[in-house]
Amino acid sequence: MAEPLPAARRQELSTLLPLWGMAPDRDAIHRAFRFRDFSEAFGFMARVALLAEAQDHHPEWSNVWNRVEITLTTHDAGGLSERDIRLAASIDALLG
Ligand SMILES: C[C@H](O)[C@H](O)[C@H]1CNC2=NC(N)=NC(=O)C2=N1
Repeated sequence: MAEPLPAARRQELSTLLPLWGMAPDRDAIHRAFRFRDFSEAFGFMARVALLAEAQDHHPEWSNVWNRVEITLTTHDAGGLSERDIRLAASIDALLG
C-alpha cells in the first residue's frame, strides 16, 4: 500500500519537479510534452511504458499526434505518493 505524500514533501514538488504542475482538479501532477512528430511522441511513450512497468507505477496519459500529456497519481494511495515523484523524475531523465 502506497503512503500519501507528506506535506513537507509536497512543498518540495516545485523544486524537485519544476517542469510539472499540479493537476487542476485532483491530487496529481501533470506535464505536457511536444515532439517533432508522432513517431517521436510514440517513441517517448514506449520508453515511458517500460519505466512504468519496471516501477509498477502507471501514468494516466493522452496523445494527439506530436503531443503527449501525462498525469501521475497513486490510485492505491488516493492521491500523490513518492511513486509519482519517482516516475516523474525518471520521465524527465529520459529527455536529458
Ligand atoms: C497491482 C499493481 O501493482 C497495482 O495496481 C499498481 C499498478 N500501477 C499503479 N499505477 C498508479 N498510478 N497507481 C497505482 O496505485 C498503481 N498500482
